[in-house]
Amino acid sequence: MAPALEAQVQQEEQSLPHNNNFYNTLNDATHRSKVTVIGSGNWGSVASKLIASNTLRLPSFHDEVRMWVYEETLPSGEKLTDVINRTNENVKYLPGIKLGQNVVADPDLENAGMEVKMEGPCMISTLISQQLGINCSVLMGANIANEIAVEKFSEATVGYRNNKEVAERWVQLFYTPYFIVTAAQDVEGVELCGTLKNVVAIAAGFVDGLEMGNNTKAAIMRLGLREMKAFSKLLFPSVKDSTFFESCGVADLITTCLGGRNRKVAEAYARNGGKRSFDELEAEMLQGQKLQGVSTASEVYEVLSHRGWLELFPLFSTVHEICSGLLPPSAIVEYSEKLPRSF
Ligand SMILES: NC(=O)C1=CN([C@@H]2O[C@H](COP(=O)(O)OP(=O)(O)OC[C@H]3O[C@@H](n4cnc5c(N)ncnc54)[C@H](O)[C@@H]3O)[C@@H](O)[C@H]2O)C=CC1
Ligand SMILES: O=C(CO)COP(=O)(O)O
Repeated sequence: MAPALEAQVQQEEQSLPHNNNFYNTLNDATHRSKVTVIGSGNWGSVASKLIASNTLRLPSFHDEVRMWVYEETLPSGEKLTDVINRTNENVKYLPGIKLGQNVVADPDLENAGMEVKMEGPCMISTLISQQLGINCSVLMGANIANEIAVEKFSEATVGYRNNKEVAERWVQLFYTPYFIVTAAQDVEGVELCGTLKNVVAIAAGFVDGLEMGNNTKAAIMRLGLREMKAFSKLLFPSVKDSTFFESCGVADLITTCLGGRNRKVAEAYARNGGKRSFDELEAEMLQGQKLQGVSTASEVYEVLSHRGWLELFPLFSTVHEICSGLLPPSAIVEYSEKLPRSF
């Protein structure tokens, strides 16, 4: 399943030489965690900013935060990495925001592969744990990156598997007075909330494009939340109901359906009657930023088809059928007759 979140953060323990000048001021510690942020788009850049403000003050972390950049050449002919390191700004994906002098952009990290299995989503946290042999938590929440970048108040959820201490370290790393992070012991539930809400946001965008109004949009959000919960619990019975009431659940769903990029591009798709493709609209409207909802809807559809669950999830399946041109955008409000009575 495509990543929806993306606290793409990797942590590695490092033994430091006691005589290393750089760390002399932190001379009582022999082990400090070094933080690398994998990804430097809109959210990856904000995550780096948040973390970098905390590593400077927390003695158990190295000051420096490395941020992996998928390298590209800007219209000026300069490499994005060079510009970030010179200006301390991600001029393409988060212009106007200083990341912190201790953020170092680096293009040389090994790429990771992602996989979808038809019988069920292969969770990114599981892949990372398996491939790197590390304990992986996830961070999701009502987090439009540009709003956090300018330090407007928001909340987020760290989903962790079984080690509360690990979760507390993630909370420490991200927590600021304007970014309140709480931990939930439900890694799959938190991750699936962050992923699936993108599909619902596409549906919300269709509703906006069709000018159906707020009641319809609220209905789509409620029905979407219901499918998010049912899908997550069918795949992972351990998923907790309470997770859907955390920031990663209903709050992320609301903000993404109101102010996210998936909503925005889906609105344009519906306004154009489905005549311009999502790829074309994404390129035109997002200037290099990427949508998750369309590909996630396709991956969810594969799982639903394979498991024989299409009829149980009319919203998810209708979103994919609209995105792939099988149905017109207006089908989003015509599917309700297909709704199952209960989950
Ligand atoms: N932007 C936001 O407000 C939020 C985003 N997220 C999630 O964060 C994740 C990353 O999104 P953003 O940071 O917004 O990215 P973005 O959409 O701003 O930028 C796309 C990123 O993908 C990179 N990229 C493009 N092609 C690539 C390739 N072939 N291989 C590797 N990298 C490539 C680009 O260099 C850029 O860093 C997504 O899953 C998104 O749903 C989560 C919360 C908030
Ligand atoms: O995930 C998000 C907010 O939490 C951002 O959503 P968009 O990718 O639709 O902008």
